[in-house]
Amino acid sequence: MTLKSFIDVHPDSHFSLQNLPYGVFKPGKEQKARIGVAIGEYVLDLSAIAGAGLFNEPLLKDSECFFQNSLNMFLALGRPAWKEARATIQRLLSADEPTLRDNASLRERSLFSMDQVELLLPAAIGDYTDFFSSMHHAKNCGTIFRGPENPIPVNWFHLPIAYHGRASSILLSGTDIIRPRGQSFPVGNSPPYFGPSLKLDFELEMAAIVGPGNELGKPVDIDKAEDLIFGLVLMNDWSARDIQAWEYQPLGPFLGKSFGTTISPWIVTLEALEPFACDAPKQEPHPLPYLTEKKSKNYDIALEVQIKPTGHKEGSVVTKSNFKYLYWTLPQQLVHHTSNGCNLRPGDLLGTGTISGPDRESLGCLLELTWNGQKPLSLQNGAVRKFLEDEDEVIISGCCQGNGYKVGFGTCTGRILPALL
Ligand SMILES: O=C(O)/C=C/C(=O)CC(=O)CC(=O)O
Ligand SMILES: [Ca+2]
Ligand SMILES: [Mg+2]
Repeated sequence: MTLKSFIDVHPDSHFSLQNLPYGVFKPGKEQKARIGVAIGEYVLDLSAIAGAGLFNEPLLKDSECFFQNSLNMFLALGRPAWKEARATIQRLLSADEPTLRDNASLRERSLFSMDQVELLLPAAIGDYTDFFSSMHHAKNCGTIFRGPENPIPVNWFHLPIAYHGRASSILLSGTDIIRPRGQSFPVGNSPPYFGPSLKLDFELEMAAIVGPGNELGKPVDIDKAEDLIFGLVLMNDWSARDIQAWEYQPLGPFLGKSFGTTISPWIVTLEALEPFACDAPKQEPHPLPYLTEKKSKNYDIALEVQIKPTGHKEGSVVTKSNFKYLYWTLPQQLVHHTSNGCNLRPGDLLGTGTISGPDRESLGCLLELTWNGQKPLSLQNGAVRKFLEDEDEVIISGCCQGNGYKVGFGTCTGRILPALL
């Protein structure tokens, strides 16, 4: 039987009673930020629910975690507290539970129309790391940047490669991106070019939000890694391919990536994603013991990217991919990150890397879709793109299809503004 809420939730809504993703919002400009859960077209204010004494189970009864302006304190509590919160919220919102349903004053204080609130970043993100976990993306980028002989480096199959990203420029969905300026390849005997990037790209990614974290010097065991992950968001790792290709040899991504990374506002929990778990791709060669999982698991999350040029009423779909294509799993990424003793903290963001699938239609960035600009892409209304142009909006969406309901992420959007003069 489908779980039903007393709040009307359209079957196409990403925010069903089965989902209940967490975010941070302000009901009005002058009001304090608070923690909420999305349900249909509403946001349930958890500070109002906690203030009414309705988190009355042992782990959350006396907690201040829902009176904060970020999710970090709740993230630090770990999975037993997350499960307790989910059970309470799901019960309070269900059709046959009168506590909230029949209390008009509490409904008034705790339920806000989503289109009236201001959404904020859900967590204070101290550190951000971006992995490189799609084999298809690794192969395509390797071929484009380094040639077709050995496109995937030998270490790639033994460890989840990553680079340390820049937490200061993580942006909430809807924030404009200023086209970066930078250096790129010299032409002939001329000095390197410095100016607006001519190869601005999106990268279709998802990212894990870290829960309790680990102590410095204490690597995480592979069997315990899942318990350190709270949930997932959509992510766009904006990338300037010309700046990147010139600067990153031999040390890896720097200014070609650090001008902005956009995430979606709602964190979908691993509990909500569990019904959509599926087998991860077979790993050959077998990973080393510290990376060997009892069962390697991915999630069936359909992902889509649209580009919407200025003046177009609708976006054009440029790719359809799926989280399930990732080679390295979330627990493997987290375990490898801590394997040298590095500590993760609540709210840290671990990007999966660009999620490209096996087909032409499932490539996760324009670098691959247009083969570095050599094969321009046709959009609706006659528009053509090699890379992103000023005023283009990029819209990423992601969703799991249940039986009569959806567990979705909403969208992760950003529009390109012209470079500064
Ligand atoms: O060097 C390459 O082949 C490409 C590297 C990246 O663009 C880094 C990156 O952001 C990884 C990813 O998104 O999968
Ligand atoms: Ca990336
Ligand atoms: Mg970026």
